Amino acid sequence: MDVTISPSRVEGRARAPPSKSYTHRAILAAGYGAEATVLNPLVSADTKATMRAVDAFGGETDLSADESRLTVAGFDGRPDVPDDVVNCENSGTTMRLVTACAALGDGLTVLTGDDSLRSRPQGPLLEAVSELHGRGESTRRNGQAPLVVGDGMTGGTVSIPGDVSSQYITALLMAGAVTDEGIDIELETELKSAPYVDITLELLADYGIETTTTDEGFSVPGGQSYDPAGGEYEVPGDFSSISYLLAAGAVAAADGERVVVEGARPSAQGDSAIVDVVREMGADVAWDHDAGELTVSQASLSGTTVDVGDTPDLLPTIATLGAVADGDTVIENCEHVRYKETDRVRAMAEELGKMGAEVTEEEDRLTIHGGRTDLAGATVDGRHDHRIVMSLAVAGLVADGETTVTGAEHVDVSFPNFFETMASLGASVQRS
Ligand SMILES: O=C(O)C1=C[C@@H](OP(=O)(O)O)[C@@H](O)[C@H](O)C1
Ligand SMILES: C=C(OP(=O)(O)O)C(=O)O
Repeated sequence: MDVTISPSRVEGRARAPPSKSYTHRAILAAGYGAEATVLNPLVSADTKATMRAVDAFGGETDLSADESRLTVAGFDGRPDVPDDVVNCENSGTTMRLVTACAALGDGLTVLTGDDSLRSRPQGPLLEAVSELHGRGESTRRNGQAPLVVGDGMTGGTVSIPGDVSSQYITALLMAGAVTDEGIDIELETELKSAPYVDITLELLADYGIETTTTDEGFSVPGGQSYDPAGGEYEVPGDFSSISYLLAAGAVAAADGERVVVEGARPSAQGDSAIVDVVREMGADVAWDHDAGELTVSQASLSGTTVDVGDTPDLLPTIATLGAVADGDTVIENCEHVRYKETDRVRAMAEELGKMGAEVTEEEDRLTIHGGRTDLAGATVDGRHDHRIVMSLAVAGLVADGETTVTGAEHVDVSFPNFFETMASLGASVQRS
C-alpha cells in the first residue's frame, strides 16, 4: 500500500499506542510464568510474533475481543520444543528474546524471519548461548537467521558486546532467571540503547524477578519464578510512537491550535527524550505527567545536536524535524541505527534527499542542513520499515506538493492505526 500525504495542518487529541518494548517483555515474562494477564497490550505485527512464540513453547495466549487484555497461560519455566519453525517475521525483539528462551529447551528450535530480520546481527547472542552450554547456530554460519537454538542452556558467566544490540542483554536476563545457575553478564564494550535494559529491569522487578547491576554489567540469579503482583501487568504508552505525533504537532499544528498526545505517562523509556529534543528545537511542549498528556503547538524550529546512543529509534523522527528546522541538526552516535529493519541512517539521508533536504551521512553521524531549501513532495521509499514510513509521512505534512510513501502498510509493526490517527488530526491521507 502507498500513502499520499498532501500539505496539511493538524490539531486535536490523539492517543499513542501501548509500548511495543513493554508488550514484548510482558508477554514473554507471562510465558515464563504460570499465568498472568497483560493489560493494554500493543497488538501489532511484532507483538503477535511474540504471542505466537509463547504459544509454540507450550503457553497459551488469549486476547480479549476488544484487545484490552491478553491472558497468558505460561509454560512455567521450561519451554516445550516447538512443533514447527518459529517465524519472528520482522521483529528483532522477538527473535532475540525468543532465542535465549529457546536455548533453555531440551531439543532444538529453528527461528526465522522476513528478509530484513534474516539480515540482522544475531552472532553475539548465539556465541553467548554456546558459552552458557547451550547450542546457538546460524544455519548459514553468518551470524544471521535462520537460527538453530537449544540443548538446555544452563547459565553461568558470559561476556558479550554492548554496542550491537541491547536486546541480547534483555534476552539473557529474562532466560537467566529460570536457569539453575543464573547468568552473570559482562559487557565487552559500552552499552548502547541502555534504557531498553532499564525497561527490562523495571518489568522484571514487576514480575517478581530479582536482578542486579554489577561493575561489569548485569546479573540475574537462577531458580526464580515469574509472577506479577495481582497476576496483572499494565503496559504504558509508547514514546517512539509518540515521537511522530509530537513532531507532527511541532511542524504542522494549525495557527493558534494544539496537538494533545494522550498515553504519555512517564516510564523507563529512553525515547521520552523526544520531549526535550522538540523543546530544544524551539517548540513549546507541556507535559502533564499525571494525566499522561503532551501538548504541543507549531513553532519555527532550529537545528540542534542529539546523541542517539540511548535512543536509536528516534533517529528517523529527529531527521524529519531537522529537515524542517533552520540550521544544522546533527544526530550523533548512530552507527547502531544501521542494524535495524533497514539501515535507517542511510534510508533517512536518501529519502529526505529525494524531498530536497541537504543531508551529510557519515558512519556514526547524520547531519541535516535544514533551511537551505524548502521540502518538496516526492515519491519516497518506506524501505519496508515502520519508522521510516511514519517519519516521511510527517515530513509530507509540510512539503510543497504531494508526498507518496511506498510500503505504508508496515506501520502495522508498531502503530497499526497511524494513518487513521493522523487523518483524525486533520492530515490529508490517501491510500492507493
Ligand atoms: O529491547 C527493545 O525493546 C528494543 C531495543 C532497541 O534495539 P537495540 O537494543 O538493538 O538497539 C530498539 O531499537 C528496538 O526498537 C526495541
Ligand atoms: C528496531 C525496532 O524493533 P526490533 O528491533 O524489535 O525489530 C524498532 O521498532 O524500531
